[in-house]
Amino acid sequence: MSVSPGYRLISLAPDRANDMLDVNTWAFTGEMRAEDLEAYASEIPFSRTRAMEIADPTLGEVGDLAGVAASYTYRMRVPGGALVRVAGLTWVGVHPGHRRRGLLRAMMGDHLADARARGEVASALYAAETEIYQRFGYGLAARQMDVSLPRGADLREVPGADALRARIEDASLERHGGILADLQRRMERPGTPTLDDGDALRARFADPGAHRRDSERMRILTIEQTHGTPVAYALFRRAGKWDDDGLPSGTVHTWSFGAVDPAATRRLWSVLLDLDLMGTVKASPLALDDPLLWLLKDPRAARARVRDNIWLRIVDVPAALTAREYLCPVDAVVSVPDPLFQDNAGPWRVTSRDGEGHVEAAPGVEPDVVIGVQELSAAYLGGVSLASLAAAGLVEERTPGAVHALAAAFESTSAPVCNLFF
Ligand SMILES: CC(=O)SCCNC(=O)CCNC(=O)[C@H](O)C(C)(C)COP(=O)(O)OP(=O)(O)OC[C@H]1O[C@@H](n2cnc3c(N)ncnc32)[C@H](O)[C@@H]1OP(=O)(O)O
Repeated sequence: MSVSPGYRLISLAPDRANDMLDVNTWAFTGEMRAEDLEAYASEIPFSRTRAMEIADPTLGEVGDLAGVAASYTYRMRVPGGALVRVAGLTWVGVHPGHRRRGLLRAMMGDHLADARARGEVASALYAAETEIYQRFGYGLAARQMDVSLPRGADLREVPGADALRARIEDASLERHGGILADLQRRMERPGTPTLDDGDALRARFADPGAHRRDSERMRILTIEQTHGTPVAYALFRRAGKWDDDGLPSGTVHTWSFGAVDPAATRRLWSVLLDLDLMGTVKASPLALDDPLLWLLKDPRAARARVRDNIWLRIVDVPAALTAREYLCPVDAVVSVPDPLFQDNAGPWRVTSRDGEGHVEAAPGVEPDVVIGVQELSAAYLGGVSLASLAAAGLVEERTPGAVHALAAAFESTSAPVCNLFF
């Protein structure tokens, strides 16, 4: 990996939080209010934060930061239930005065090599602009639905739901950190990240005023069984509003929620859909097959918008393919061209008889299918069919029928979604 001349890549220490936030304010535009600095700084994972420092006085003040990037460490659920280690890339920003000189490219090379060295099988991110990261091998692995529902939308009954207790409180790391970590660990949908890491968990509860806009501070709804075991949560805010006729028409926003069983799901939404003075509930991010869609008596009441959720980049192909399950028996030789990590290319023989994946190097064997690392990453969580990528000309079938067989094996019984934005 080469660093653009005149810059040096450094690890960033916590005492430079304000410098980092300054670069991000330049990159993302807007003003960072003095009273928000502490909250933003609490979100930065300093043990994994890198920056591009100016080293040449003709480019600016030597020692000033020109670009930054950081990552959290997660374990992410994959089809079949295994948890794989994933780096969650975030905070990427280059000062507009230093853009298009290769700073991002250098930081991406560093990030992906670092993730691999740490034993993470993939890097995941939310893209500010979707074209940026595909050149580095990221594929769109999950899409999400954001729905807008009228207050009081009727839900079908689920036995046991009404007996569950609901608590509504200010969200706090001390009081709710353990509950979130526990629930994220128990949720089974592919794409769900755990919050075992302290940095990633702390970032959930940072609540800078700028995030609120016209809404209240961050609240949390937790659903628990009568003996106190948590079974669901939603982080949310309400924005109060009165319309011209004096009628209350506030909005509830939820941006992170999860439940471990059907009764918990039903109870969670029955509370969120019935908050006083609200007219609308904006729920995000739903998986494309989220159970809320089936609970609604009037599914048309949900006005939905679909957009990209997480982008994934596998950095260790054999480890990734071994970790997930295969829905039907498969025996195929796959080659995975990867411009950054040549040893990902294989060819790999992927076999599974009982759901469990076996992957072994097959040097010299003609591949049945050629799948670039971007497409393999897109298909990995089971949210994108390899057959649909082949139909778009993005997967090359060398043995007739091989794509169909692989695509069937790569399916997932539930659509992936990452329920935590980072
Ligand atoms: C995971 C996250 O944190 S998402 C947040 C990303 N940050 C932002 O969007 C903030 C605003 N933008 C920026 O800070 C910068 O413009 C960045 C980080 C997007 C790009 O940084 P730069 O240092 O200018 O990128 P760099 O010069 O390394 O470009 C690398 C390649 O990406 C391309 N590229 C960079 N930005 C974009 C973009 N916004 N859209 C499309 N392509 C882009 C470049 O053209 C270049 O292409 P090539 O080398 O294949 O010809």
